[in-house]
Amino acid sequence: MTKIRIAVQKSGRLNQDSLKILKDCGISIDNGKDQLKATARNFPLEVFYLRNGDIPQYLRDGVVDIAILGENVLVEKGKDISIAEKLNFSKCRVSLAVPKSVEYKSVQDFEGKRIATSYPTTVKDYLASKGVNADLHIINGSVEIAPNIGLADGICDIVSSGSTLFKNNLKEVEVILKSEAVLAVSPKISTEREAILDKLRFRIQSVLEARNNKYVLLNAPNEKLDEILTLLPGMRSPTVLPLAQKGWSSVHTVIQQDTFWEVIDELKQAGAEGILVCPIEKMVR
Ligand SMILES: Nc1ncnc2c1ncn2[C@@H]1O[C@H](COP(=O)(O)OP(=O)(O)OP(=O)(O)O)[C@@H](O)[C@H]1O
Ligand SMILES: O=P(O)(O)OC[C@H]1O[C@H](OP(=O)(O)OP(=O)(O)O)[C@H](O)[C@@H]1O
Ligand SMILES: [Mg+2]
Repeated sequence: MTKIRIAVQKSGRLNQDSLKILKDCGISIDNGKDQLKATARNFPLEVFYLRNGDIPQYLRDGVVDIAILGENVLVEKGKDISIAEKLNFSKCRVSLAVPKSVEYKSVQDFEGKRIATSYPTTVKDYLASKGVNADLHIINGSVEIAPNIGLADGICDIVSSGSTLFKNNLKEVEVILKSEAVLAVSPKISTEREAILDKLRFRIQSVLEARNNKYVLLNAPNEKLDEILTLLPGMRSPTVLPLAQKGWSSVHTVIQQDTFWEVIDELKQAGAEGILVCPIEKMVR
C-alpha cells in the first residue's frame, strides 16, 4: 500500500507539537526511543525524524512528500517549496537586534556593520531590499552572545518572548518576518500521495478549527434570551433547550477562542448563569 512520507523534527521545539497534531488527527505512531523512522498504525503514513534545517532539501529531492517545519526555514532555504497549511504553533519572528546602548535610528545604521546570524539568506535579502550592505558572520547557535564577545555589532535571530535578547542586553530593532510551524509539500509529490495528503489536510483543518473554538453551555432566564442570543455566534445558530425549572433555558453554542473572554463578560452582564466551557475535539463545518 502506498504511504505518504512526512518529515518531523527529530528533537527540538517543533517535535512534540508536530507529533501532537498527528495524534489529534487520530493517527497513532509507534515511537521507539532513538528511532529515525516510524510507521503509523491506522493511516498510510511513514514518519521520518530529521533536523528542521535539513528538511527543505529532503522535500526538494522528493525523499519525503510532506513535512512539519518552521516557516522561517522555508524563507531561508526553501522558497521553491509550497505551504499546504499553517499550523498555529511555534510562533516566532526573525529579527535584527543591536546592543541596548546603541542609539538606533533606521535599518541604514547596519551599513558596513557586522551581523551574526544563522539565517544569512533571510538577512541578505532583507538588507538588499533596503539598499544596505553588511558583513555577515554565520554561526549556528547562541547568536545572541556575538555582540557581547566582540564578534558582531548586531544579530539576526529568532525572537519569541524576547527574554534571550533581554538577558544579553540586546534590543529588537527590525522584524524581518513572522513565522509559525507549517505543513510543507514536496514539489515531487505523486498524484497518489496527493490524495492521501488531501485526507490528512482535512483532518488537520478540523483539529485546528476545534482548537480555535470552545463549546459553551449556559443557563438563561427566558425573558433575557433574546439579548443573550444576539451575543452568540454558534455554528449555524445556538441551540436553545428548556430547563426542568420553568421560565429558564439552556443555551449551547460554539465561541472562538480569540473573542471568548469578551463574549463571556457580555453574557454574564446580560443575565447568563452556570456557564460551562468545554474543549472541542474535532470540528467539521
Ligand atoms: N523561541 C522560540 N519560540 C517559538 N518558536 C521557535 C523558537 N525558537 C525556534 N522556534 C521555531 O522552531 C523551529 C525549530 O527550532 P529549534 O531551535 O528546535 O531547532 P533548530 O536548531 O532551528 O533546528 P534543527 O532541528 O535543524 O536543529 C525554528 O525553526 C522556529 O520556526
Ligand atoms: O525570545 P525568546 O523567547 O527568548 O526565544 C528566542 C530564542 O529561542 C531560540 O533558541 P533555542 O532556545 O531554541 O536555542 P538554540 O539556539 O539551541 O536553538 C532562538 O534561537 C532564540 O535564541
Ligand atoms: Mg533554536
